[in-house]
Amino acid sequence: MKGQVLVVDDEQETCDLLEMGLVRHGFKVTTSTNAQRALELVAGQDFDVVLTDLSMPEMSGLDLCERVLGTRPNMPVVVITGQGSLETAIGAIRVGAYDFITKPVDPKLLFLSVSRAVQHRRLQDEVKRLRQAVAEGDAESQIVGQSSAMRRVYELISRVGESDASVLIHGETGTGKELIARGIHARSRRKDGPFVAINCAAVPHSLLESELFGHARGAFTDAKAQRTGLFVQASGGTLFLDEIGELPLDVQPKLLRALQERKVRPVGANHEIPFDARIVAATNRNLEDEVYEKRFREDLYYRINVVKIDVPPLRERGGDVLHLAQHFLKQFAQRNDKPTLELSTTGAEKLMAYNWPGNVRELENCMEHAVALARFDQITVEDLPEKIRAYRAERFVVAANDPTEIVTMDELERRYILRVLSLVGGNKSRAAQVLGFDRRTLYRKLERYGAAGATPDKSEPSAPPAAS
Ligand SMILES: Nc1ncnc2c1ncn2[C@@H]1O[C@H](COP(=O)(O)OP(=O)(O)OP(=O)(O)O)[C@@H](O)[C@H]1O
Repeated sequence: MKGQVLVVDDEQETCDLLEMGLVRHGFKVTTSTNAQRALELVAGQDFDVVLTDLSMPEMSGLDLCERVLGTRPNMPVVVITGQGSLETAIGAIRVGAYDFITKPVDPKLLFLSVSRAVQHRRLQDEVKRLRQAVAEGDAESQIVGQSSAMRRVYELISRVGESDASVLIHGETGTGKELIARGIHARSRRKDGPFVAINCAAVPHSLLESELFGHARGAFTDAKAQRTGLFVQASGGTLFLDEIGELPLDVQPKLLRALQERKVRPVGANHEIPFDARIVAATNRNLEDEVYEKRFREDLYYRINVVKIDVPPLRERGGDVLHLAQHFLKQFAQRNDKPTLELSTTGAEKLMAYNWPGNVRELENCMEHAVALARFDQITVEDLPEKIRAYRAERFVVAANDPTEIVTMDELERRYILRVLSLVGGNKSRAAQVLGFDRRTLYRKLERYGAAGATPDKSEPSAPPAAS
């Protein structure tokens, strides 16, 4: 089939004639003698071309063309005009018609014009598809991993990419939060704008405000010239606030104000500057706990946490460990202009057994270390750091009282939670942190296991209220 054409003419006879001519050339044709009905058809179906007569009683072909393009900007419209009426032909092109043909309609010209329009449409679609594929490739090709835990993250990246909503990325250190923030930027309409990152924990407290908001000349002793803050620098793009949980309490209201007003006041200035940056923040802390402990403002928390992405720790990503290991081996080989080394089976087993407290960053360092030490064309156990070679999975410790005992996963979890709780002296916040749960999840689990009061912790108030 050559393409789907919608023919619009108030005379049924003309519709039939045009349909016959087009069907003979392999097009699929729908006809309408009513322009309003034609618009409804266009709204519900993706035609390759609309072919319309110019003069119709209830709506002119030009009006129809304009309205079709209003809803379907990529749909080519070919207008059939009266003979010799150059002005109307120009008018048709002006309102965005793809082509015009004059009456009486020459079947050959009709076929040529409609074929070109269909081809144009298909090319447009192909370009769009390729652009999208390139954008997706760029954003995700660097993020390695196919585990279901990571696939959920990719889905969120692509869903939030399209909006301007603030995103909070939560995950342990080294899980790839910055990479994900870059992925969100690359998938957004702001991708051609700047990606500006600041690590809130790394900038000295005294300089943080001036970094974020800028300062006026002479605002403080060293301020010899005025400085544009990162909010304004990130305009048109994305501002990545890494380790937002470390933001000092006195800077938090200023940040909140900036986010609410979409304006910043540089330090020492008496004017405000608008900015247009999308905010993506990251933290390895449990901000709900921080809010509960009054170390993080609740209003700021809700402002930055419109969408939350929880990045799974590496130990929960199964075979991704090996995909990532291969990825880093390839990367280091390329960097050092060497052939890529393979992982030996025993080496791979050791990597899979380790619990990766430093997550992907730790694995990256480990592979760099291994490449530097490798003597053969394989990475063997001997090339891995001592802590990985010596690691014994702790999960056996829980049921170790009786090595022959087999317990359910629920029971194993119950024992493990209680064990962690006792190791941290009954402090539920700390236990939740170690276990990688939020406090409410821990309370829920303890209740489920009938162990809510097992290790009473009088110093702690009850669980924090649900966050939206
Ligand atoms: N899924 C992944 N695929 C490929 N490389 C990754 C992946 N995740 C992380 N990395 C790499 O691991 C390193 C650490 O990642 P990144 O800095 O994004 O982590 P982070 O969570 O922001 O760390 P921190 O909490 O310490 O700020 C980087 O070199 C990054 O390129």
